[in-house]
Amino acid sequence: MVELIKVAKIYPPSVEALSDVSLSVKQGEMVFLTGRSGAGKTTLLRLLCGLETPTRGLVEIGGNDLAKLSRAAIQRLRRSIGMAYQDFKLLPDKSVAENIAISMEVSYRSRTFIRKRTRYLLDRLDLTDKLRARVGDLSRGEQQRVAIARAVANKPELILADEPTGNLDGETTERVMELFRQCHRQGATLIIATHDLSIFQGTGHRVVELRAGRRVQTTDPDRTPSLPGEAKAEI
Ligand SMILES: Nc1ncnc2c1ncn2[C@@H]1O[C@H](COP(=O)(O)OP(=O)(O)OP(=O)(O)O)[C@@H](O)[C@H]1O
Repeated sequence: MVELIKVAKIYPPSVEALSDVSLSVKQGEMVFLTGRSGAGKTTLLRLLCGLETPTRGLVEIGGNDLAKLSRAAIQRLRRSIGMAYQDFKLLPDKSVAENIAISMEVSYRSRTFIRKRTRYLLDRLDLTDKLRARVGDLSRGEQQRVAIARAVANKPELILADEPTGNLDGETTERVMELFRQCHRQGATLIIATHDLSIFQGTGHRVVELRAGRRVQTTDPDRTPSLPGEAKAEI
């Protein structure tokens, strides 16, 4: 489903956000991408959905080399990818329902499907009473859940989530993870960038760690990777 081969990304003038990163993710796999702040997680996700182009190397999604696709083909491909951005990228003046409907409307889903799916997702994410609320009036944690609902609404084959639980308490984090697990059971491929060890420890899923733009290890999922906060405080 996803193939990166020796990918580098240099932002001008000379920030090497990713260096020689190779990664292969099979269809139906759920992978956690971890690493300290600035390690390159967001950059990697942005490369996968065609929002950035690599400086070197190959990025393939579903067998398509993104560098060879036209702009229109990239747009079409993006419809099969659900992306939950770290900064949400919601439309603040639109309602929760309107924001979630967007990904389904571009795929010409029926009104009935859109209404049912929106209500279902809001129920799963404990946001039922916010259906008609203006997104700009919601808390950060509520906006984060709307962004997640929008990302999964159209049942995409590939779900990319950037720090999806960064603003959430434990119980709400568990709701979000249960929704992701459901998408996974239904066949979606998921890549979740996170600092939150608790959402992948003991899950049995693969954990890929980036450090300063380089892939440093693929852990046994039950081993704790060396992560932010790993340095022991000196007393
Ligand atoms: N548009 C940009 N222009 C210049 N430098 C950038 C740009 N985007 C990211 N960077 C730099 O690239 C590096 C990797 O950033 P990235 O956002 O991918 O890291 P991250 O692992 O997602 O971090 P965080 O956990 O803090 O979100 C950082 O040094 C960052 O400052």
